[in-house]
Amino acid sequence: MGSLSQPKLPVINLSAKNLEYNSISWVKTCGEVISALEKYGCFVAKYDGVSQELHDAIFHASHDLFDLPTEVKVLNTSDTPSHGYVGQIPVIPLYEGLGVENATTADGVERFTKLMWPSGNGVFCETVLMFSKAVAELDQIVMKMIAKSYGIEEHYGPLLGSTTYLLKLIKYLSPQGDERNLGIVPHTDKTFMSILHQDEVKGLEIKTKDGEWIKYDPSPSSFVVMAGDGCMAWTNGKIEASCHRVMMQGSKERFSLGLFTFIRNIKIETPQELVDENNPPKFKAFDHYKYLHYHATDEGMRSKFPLKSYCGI
Ligand SMILES: O=C(O)CCC(=O)C(=O)O
Ligand SMILES: [Fe+2]
Repeated sequence: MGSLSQPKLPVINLSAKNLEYNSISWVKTCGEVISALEKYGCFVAKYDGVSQELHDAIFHASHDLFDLPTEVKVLNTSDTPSHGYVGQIPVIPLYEGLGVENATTADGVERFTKLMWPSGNGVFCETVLMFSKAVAELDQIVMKMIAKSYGIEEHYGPLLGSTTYLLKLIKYLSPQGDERNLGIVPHTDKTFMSILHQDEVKGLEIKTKDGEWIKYDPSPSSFVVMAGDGCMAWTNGKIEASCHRVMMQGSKERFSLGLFTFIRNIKIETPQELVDENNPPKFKAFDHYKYLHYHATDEGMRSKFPLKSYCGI
C-alpha cells in the first residue's frame, strides 16, 4: 500500500450504555469485535469504565512507582517469567516494567504495594485496584462476545473461573538522539488476552497480516484489546495473536499499562465445536504457565512461533 493511506485499527464502542447482553446493539457490536479480531488480532475499544480522573490517577501512580530506586523495584520478583521486575535488558534498553500479580484482588495489590512502599501507599493501592477491575470488565465483555459468536459459551465459564490478571506498568525512556528506537521488539503476547492503555506519547505499532505496521493513535478513553497466544490456541487459530512493537521517538518518556490475562489450574483446550474436517485441531491442550516457562527457555526464545513449537499439532 502507498504512503497516502495510513492503515488504521477498527475502533469499536464498548461503553456500558449500549451493551445490554443480547440486545440488538450488543449483537451488532459482537459482529464488529469478531471481524476485527479475525482480521487484526486486535482492535481499539472506546470504553467509559475508566474515567478521565482514573486515567490521570493511574498514570500519576505509575510515575510514583518508577521514581522509586531500582533497588526497591527489583524486589518485585515472581516465580513466573517476566511477571516481576523487568529492566536493563540490553536488546531493549529503554524498557522498564513491573508486574502486579492478581491485580483485580485487594490481596494482590496490597502485597505489591507493601513491597514497594513498606510504610504504605493507600492512593497507589486503591488506584491500581480500581483500574484493574475496570479493565477486567472490558476483558470479560470481549470474552463473552467471542464465546457467543463461536457458540462456545459453556466453555467460557470454566475459563473465566480460572482467569488471573496481571497488571503491568511500563515505562520507556526517550531515545538519545533523534533516531527511531525500538522500545520493545516485535512479538505476540504469551497471554490469553491483553488490554493496553497508555499516556499521550505514541509508539505502539501493530503488524497487519500483509506485513504493514499500523501506528496506534492513543486517547484517554481508548484501549487496545489484543489476542494473545492463549486465545489463538483456544479459538483453533480463528483469532491470531497480533504481532506488535513499540518504536520510541522524540524527547518524551512513554508510560503504558497492560492488563494481561492468564489461565491457571485448567488447561487451555480448543472446544470441539471449533474442530471439524475442514478445521482440524491446530494445538494440543496445554498448561498456560508451563508455556510461559517454556517461552523463557533458550529454545522458546529462539522459536519464531513458540506456541506452535510448544503445542502445535
Ligand atoms: O507499551 C505498549 O504499548 C506495549 C507493551 C507490550 O507490548 C507488552 O508489554 O507486551
Ligand atoms: Fe506485547
